[in-house]
Amino acid sequence: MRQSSEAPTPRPSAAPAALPAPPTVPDDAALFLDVDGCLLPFAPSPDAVQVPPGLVERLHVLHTHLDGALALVSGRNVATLDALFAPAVFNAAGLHGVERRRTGQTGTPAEVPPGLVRVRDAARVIVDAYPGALVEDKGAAIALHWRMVDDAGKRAAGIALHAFAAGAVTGLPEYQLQPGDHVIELRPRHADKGSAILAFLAEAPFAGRRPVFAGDDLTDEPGFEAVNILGGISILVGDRPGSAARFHLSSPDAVHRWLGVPAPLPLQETPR
Ligand SMILES: O=P(O)(O)OC[C@H]1O[C@H](O[C@H]2O[C@H](CO)[C@@H](O)[C@H](O)[C@H]2O)[C@H](O)[C@@H](O)[C@@H]1O
Repeated sequence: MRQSSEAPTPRPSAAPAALPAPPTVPDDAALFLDVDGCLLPFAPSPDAVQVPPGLVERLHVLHTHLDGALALVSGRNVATLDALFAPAVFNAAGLHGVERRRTGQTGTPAEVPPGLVRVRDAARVIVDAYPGALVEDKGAAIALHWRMVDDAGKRAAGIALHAFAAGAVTGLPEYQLQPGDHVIELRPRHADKGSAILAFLAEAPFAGRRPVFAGDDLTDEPGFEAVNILGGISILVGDRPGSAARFHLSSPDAVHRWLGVPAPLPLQETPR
C-alpha cells in the first residue's frame, strides 16, 4: 500500500473523466469512505443494497493496516451502517456527518424533533401519489426517494418531492435540504461530511495522517473541500460534473479494485 509515486495535484475540473486515478492508499492515510454509490452500487431502494463479497473483510484488513484510521462517512445513520457491515464495526459518521461514532464506543442517535415527525407523516401521504416513491425514516433525517418511479413519472415525482421538502424545511429552522441521487433529504444543518472528517482528524488514530476521501454525491463535496485544504486525496466516484475532487474512479467496482477487494470468482459451469 505504499504510495506508488509522488501524487500529481490536478486542478478541480468539470469533466470527471479528465481527472487522474488516485494513487494507491498511502500507509499513512486516514481513509474516509462514502457508502452508497461508492462502496456499494446503487440499488432500487435503500433496503435493497448488497454488500459485495470480500468487501467487509478487505475493509477490516485496511482498518488494521492503518492502525484503525478508517471511517465510513455516510448519509445513512450509524445504526444502519453497523447492520450493513456486520459483523465488523467501523468508525462511522452518519446522517451526512450529524452522527459520529468511534469503533469500540457506543453512539448516541441524534434527537428527532417533533416537527420532523409531522413532516415525515405528511411525506408518506405525498409519496402515495407517485407509485415507486418512498420515504426513508432515518430518525433525525428523512429521505424522499423516487428511483423506483417509472420513467414516465420520474421527473414529475422528483419535482413534487423537491417542492414538498423545500416547503417543509421552512418550518424546521435547524434543518436543511440535502439533494442527492434520485433523493431529497431533510437533515440537521449543524454538521456535514467535511466537519465530520475534520473531527475524526483531530483525534487518534486519525490525527497526523494524510486524509483520503472517496465519495460520489453532492453530500460528499464538503468532505472533498476539507481534504483538499489539508493536502489530502479527494476522489470523485462516477461522472457527476462540477466536483471539487481531484482524482476520479468510475464506479464502485473501480473503488473495490483501488482498495484491493478480491475480484469475485467466475461462475463455474456445473458438470452434467
Ligand atoms: O452518503 P451515502 O453513503 O452515499 O448515502 C447517501 C444516501 O444513500 C442512500 O440512497 C441512495 O442509495 C440507495 C440504495 O442504493 C438508492 O436506492 C437511492 O436512490 C440513493 O439516493 C440512502 O438511502 C440515503 O439514506 C443516504 O443518505
